[in-house]
Amino acid sequence: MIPFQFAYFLDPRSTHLFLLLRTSLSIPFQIQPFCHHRSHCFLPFHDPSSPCFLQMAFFRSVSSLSRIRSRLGQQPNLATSVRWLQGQSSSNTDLFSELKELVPQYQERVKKLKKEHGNVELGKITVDMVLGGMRGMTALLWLGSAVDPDEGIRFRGMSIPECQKKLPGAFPGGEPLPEAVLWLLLTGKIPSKEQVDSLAQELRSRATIPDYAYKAIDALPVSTHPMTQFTTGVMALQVQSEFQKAYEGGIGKARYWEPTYEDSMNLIARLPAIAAYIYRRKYKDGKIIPLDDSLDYGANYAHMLGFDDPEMLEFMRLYVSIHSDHEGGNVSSHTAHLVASPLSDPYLAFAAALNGLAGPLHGLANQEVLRWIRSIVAEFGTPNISTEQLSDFIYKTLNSGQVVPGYGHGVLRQTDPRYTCQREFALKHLPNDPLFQLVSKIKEVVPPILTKLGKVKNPWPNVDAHSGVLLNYYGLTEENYYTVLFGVSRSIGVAPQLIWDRALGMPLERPKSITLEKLEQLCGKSS
Ligand SMILES: CC(=O)SCCNC(=O)CCNC(=O)[C@H](O)C(C)(C)COP(=O)(O)OP(=O)(O)OC[C@H]1O[C@@H](n2cnc3c(N)ncnc32)[C@H](O)[C@@H]1OP(=O)(O)O
Ligand SMILES: O=C([O-])CC(=O)C(=O)O
Repeated sequence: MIPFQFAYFLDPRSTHLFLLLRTSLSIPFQIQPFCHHRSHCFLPFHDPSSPCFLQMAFFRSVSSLSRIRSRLGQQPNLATSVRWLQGQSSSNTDLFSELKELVPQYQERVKKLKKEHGNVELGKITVDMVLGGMRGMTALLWLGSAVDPDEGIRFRGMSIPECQKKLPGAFPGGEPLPEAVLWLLLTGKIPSKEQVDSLAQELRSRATIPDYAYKAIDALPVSTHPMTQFTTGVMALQVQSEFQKAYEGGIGKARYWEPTYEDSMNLIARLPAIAAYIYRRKYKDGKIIPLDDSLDYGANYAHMLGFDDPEMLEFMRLYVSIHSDHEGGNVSSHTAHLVASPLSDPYLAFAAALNGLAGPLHGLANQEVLRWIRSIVAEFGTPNISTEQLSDFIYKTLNSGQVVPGYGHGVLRQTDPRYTCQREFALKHLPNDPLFQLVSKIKEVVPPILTKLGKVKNPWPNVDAHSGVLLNYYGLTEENYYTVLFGVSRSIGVAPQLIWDRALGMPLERPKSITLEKLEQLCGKSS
């Protein structure tokens, strides 16, 4: 299909629909005659160059006037219509086809940047950065998302509330579907419900687990931490890597991204079943609950774990969506990108990412939060405690040399919007839950105490401060499992970047290090 963008103009008085087309971003939209009815189309619409083909594509992408109206309000005007449809610029319901059209455009942009602006400076590197975990050092290209210190995450420029408003949910007004987030992160475009449904179907069709992956997990003692079991399962899935096969078969560089896409989609599709098996094996009867063909990705994961309460299904959609991506520098995402850079396939890269996520200062913090909250309840015999009691407990934690889990961040300097949207979910569905109320109280008491320490750069809660009480409320009480949920979600952010890494020909990552002697010598010279 030739690349093109459409927009439409719905005349509110006559209710006539005009189709506008353009084949390049640099030319204005052209008004085309639009066939309202398929029977009015006399031109062959199988010919990609015929206007009728484009009209039919348009017809498929915006399935009904009522849908357009419900998206844009009763009286949409040209500007809002064009803006909306710019994000809807293709009728591809197949993600691979969509990506194939985008790859040359992105390759061109990167080539141009390198050629014309390769020497532009992005900042300076200080001793603090080298000794301080590279905070604030811009050194990675990451397409899917960016974290603003005050506003938090934006997925392809969209904040969480914007995603909640604009991305398709399982029902009108529902939380964004993880499939929609995946489509957005990979393509930069807001998918239609049809595109999301098609992707959900694609993921379900890829979700077959080879028996040896279960056996590899079974080889570990049941007592093994769920994250170790999870990494083992992912490594077992690697046996089927399409990238590895293609590389051994001599595939050329220009096509690396294609088997990377296959591996990434297979990986994303298969993770929930592997993850659910670990849960059922460790905490339940060990019986596998099969995938339900009528459910979307997030809901299916909950279902395979053994939870079918519609509210829990909806929470899982939100959970997976908001945990998917957090720009490129966080430990798990950066690890995946680094490990993939010598052309290790997505399974190898993602298993490494999970090992980083399993650290208590990163993803494991959600486990630590619920454990810490439970220890508060155990200490006082009730979650209903006074501010003074809570304050004493926080000081006890700090004085024993531990961090307050769920608070602080490497980039954020305000409350994490992922915390806020989980709080809003809880306020709607479980306002009277005693642990939720304790979490709310902790948010009042912890920040002033951390601020008083004088060294904590961000005293506010992060995503992990909230997720546990919601999961616990819906019956997923085994906190040691929580990071597995995070891991499944993170695949949706990491995998798109791995595909783009290969499509854009990103090189092997190899920064320069410095010895202590050399650092001292350089500092001596500059002072
Ligand atoms: C999904 C995620 O990964 S979100 C983060 C999840 N992790 C947690 O919630 C664990 C608790 N938080 C922390 O340990 C930290 O805030 C981190 C790891 C998230 C960020 O670390 P940094 O960027 O180094 O934070 P920062 O620059 O503010 O640290 C300065 C000092 O404050 C301390 N500090 C930071 N946060 C906390 C906290 N929540 N409780 C106690 N002390 C803290 C640090 O340990 C450090 O102390 P030190 O100088 O004695 O070593
Ligand atoms: O951004 C970070 O460093 C950690 C984090 O919140 C995430 O990975 O979700």
